Amino acid sequence: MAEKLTKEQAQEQILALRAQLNVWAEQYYDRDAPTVSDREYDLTYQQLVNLESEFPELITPDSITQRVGGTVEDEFSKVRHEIPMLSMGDIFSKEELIEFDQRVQKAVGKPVDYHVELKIDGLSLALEYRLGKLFRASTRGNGSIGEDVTANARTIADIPQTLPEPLTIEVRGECLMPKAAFAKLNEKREQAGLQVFANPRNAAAGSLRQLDEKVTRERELSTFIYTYVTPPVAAIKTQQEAVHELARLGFTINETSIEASSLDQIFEFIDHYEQERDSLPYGIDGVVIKVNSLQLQEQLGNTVKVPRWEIAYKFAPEVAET
Ligand SMILES: NC(=O)c1cc2c(N)ncc(C(N)=O)c2s1
Repeated sequence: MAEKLTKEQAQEQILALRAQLNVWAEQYYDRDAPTVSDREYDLTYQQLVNLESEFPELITPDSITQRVGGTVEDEFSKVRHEIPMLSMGDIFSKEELIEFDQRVQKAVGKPVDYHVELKIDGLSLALEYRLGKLFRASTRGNGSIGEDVTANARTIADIPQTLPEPLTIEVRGECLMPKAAFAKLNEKREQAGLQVFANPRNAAAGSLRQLDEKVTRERELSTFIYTYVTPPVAAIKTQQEAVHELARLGFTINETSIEASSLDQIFEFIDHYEQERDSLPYGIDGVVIKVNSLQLQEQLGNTVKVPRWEIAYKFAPEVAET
């Protein structure tokens, strides 16, 4: 029969177990980089629970055993995207953009106008509203099945919890961490001896995909919403009108977008933002060129993997600051 621990010995073991479990939980949630098996985590967690139940006067609110839900859930519930969240074809040169435009013109039989938008360096987010209330938020996942991040999305300041009208709609966009929030977060993590995030996109992913939404709340995430998915609204004929409607409903849209009736206008936009990239308060990794007419988007449809009516012009990767 093991000797009964003194209170001081129990306190020491409890603090060590809590510290270890917090490190493991942070690796699991913040960086999707667990360094122990779930079983080893669970056994250690149970050790702490047993010690705290033997010495209840040593239980403190900050103990991981006191966290809502207590144990470390191992995954989010899943969401099926009725309309798949497709990725996009990538191009890397103006010649390829000319070819894209030629394919589009050939398919629709006439020149088309485009809507040109910055490609935000974040992670895709779908928001579903029922009778004007935020019902569910989900990540892209594999395009058909995403993760339910509703509790986390409710902590993001620029996501409307209630719409100005009782609409049942789905909208999509990007969840991002602005550069200033990213710098502040990494400084805090460095001071706490935690591993820092490699870039704002990883930080946004690690922050949105938190099982403890109280952590998400601290991370200063924001969004740019750019797609009005369902239901089709008769009065909305173009991507430009869709984006204006999204703004009217209270969503954050990216104000830099333009309508372009010539490739030169698109080239000018690309050149401008490739130069201005570093001065933007958020990360971008390219420009998205979309056929502006929603009817033509429908007519062009999708290939097996990507839409035929939009393309991502990718900038050269940023040179990491040494
Ligand atoms: N279809 C996708 O995967 C997209 C991804 C993105 C992105 N990361 N940022 C901006 C847009 C946009 N403005 O449409 C899109 S569209």
